[in-house]
Amino acid sequence: GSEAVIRVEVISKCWCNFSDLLNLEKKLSEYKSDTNKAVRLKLVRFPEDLEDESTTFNPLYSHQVFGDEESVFGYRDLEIQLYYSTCSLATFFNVRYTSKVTEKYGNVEVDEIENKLLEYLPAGYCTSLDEFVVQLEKDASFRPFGELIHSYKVQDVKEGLELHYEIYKTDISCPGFREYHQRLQTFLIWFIETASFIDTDDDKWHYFLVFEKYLESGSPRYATVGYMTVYNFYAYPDKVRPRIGQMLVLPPFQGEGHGAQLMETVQKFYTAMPSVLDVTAEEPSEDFVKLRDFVLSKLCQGLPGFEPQKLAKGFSAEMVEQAKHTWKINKHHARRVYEILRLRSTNMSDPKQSREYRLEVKRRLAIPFKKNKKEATRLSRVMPEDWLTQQAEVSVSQEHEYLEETYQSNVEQYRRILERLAQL
Ligand SMILES: CC(=O)SCCNC(=O)CCNC(=O)[C@H](O)C(C)(C)COP(=O)(O)OP(=O)(O)OC[C@H]1O[C@@H](n2cnc3c(N)ncnc32)[C@H](O)[C@@H]1OP(=O)(O)O
Repeated sequence: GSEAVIRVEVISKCWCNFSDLLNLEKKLSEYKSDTNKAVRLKLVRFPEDLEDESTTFNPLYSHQVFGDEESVFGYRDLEIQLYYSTCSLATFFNVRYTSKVTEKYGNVEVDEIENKLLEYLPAGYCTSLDEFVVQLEKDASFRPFGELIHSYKVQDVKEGLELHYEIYKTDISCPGFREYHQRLQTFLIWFIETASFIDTDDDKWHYFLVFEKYLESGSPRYATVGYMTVYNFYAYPDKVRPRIGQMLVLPPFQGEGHGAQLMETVQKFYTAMPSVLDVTAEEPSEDFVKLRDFVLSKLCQGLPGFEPQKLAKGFSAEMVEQAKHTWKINKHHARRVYEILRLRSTNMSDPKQSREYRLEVKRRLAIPFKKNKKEATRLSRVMPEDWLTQQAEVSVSQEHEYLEETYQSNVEQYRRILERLAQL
């Protein structure tokens, strides 16, 4: 009898603790915010944009600032407002919430948002909207930095407008640019997974800036669209090898062709410099590679070495030479261009042509395996015989699977590039 009573008491106590825990967890979760949603960015042209939800955009990543979970604890209905004036990028920073945790829950601490953001935000941001609106008016006198190297127009079919864009090349010594760049680079942390800030004291960095030029009460304004940084590496004996460090088109302008314009302009800029060997990139992302494939294929498709009859005969020294000398494109990138352009001139419904194309791409994909095989043969001299047989069996099936999958995904990417080329 008494044992049963004790058991009921224990169970009900546990149940109470369990439901308390559930309640606590629910309460805590209300105070947990996904920082990719809580951070709210804006490029402000007019004071009305401040109230207009449709001009808000959110980060893709926030792990650099808020940790791998991309969340903060301690606030209900959290909004981290980071607004920039569209031209000079004068910044407004404000944290809003309906309530904040005041009690302590074990060792869970309230995240101090301003502290976390402080190392990324340059000094001089506003914390009052009135002050920000005053700063916004100063955009009227903002002018781009450096020299104009390219301009282009884009038709806005929806609005029935023709929009004008300009690309400038500058360096850190240009008055006012250092401070502007400090504001601009804050966007990197939200849109490039592994972004880091560059050392602007190093004068080997070049900066390329894209602006939309528009008229406001009859005078020109320059809205910031995107940018690229390029580091000029020394190459023996008297050459340079520019390497693209960072590229960003601000989200409201993405998918409108600015990335392609910027990349082509930069490639042409360095092509005109006799000391340049080739242009490369640091840790290119998937979207970056897609863009580069398109731009380089566009540039090379007019070269005689890439004519369809020559493409059918295989990757040649002539292609490497022409890509390098005409457009400062290295061998690795020229090879991708060759595969893309050869796909265009291959009849993939013809079994013989399609087989040749597949084998050609797979031969390139198999190069790392050949290197591994050489290494395994070397090891076999010291390892037991069955080890080698086992390795070979596993690696042959893995190799085939890998080659087929990679081949298919390459062809898919190449088709997308060809669709874009067809739209030119
Ligand atoms: C080395 C490094 O820096 S790696 C890091 C690269 N940077 C990033 O990843 C940061 C985040 N992303 C970005 O900044 C941009 O998306 C970039 C730089 C990758 C590309 O810039 P964008 O201006 O968007 O490029 P662009 O507009 O030329 O092309 C993007 C897509 O828009 C499409 N597009 C371009 N113009 C139009 C148009 N008028 N109508 C419809 N679609 C269009 C293109 O076809 C392309 O689509 P696809 O990839 O499916 O073929």
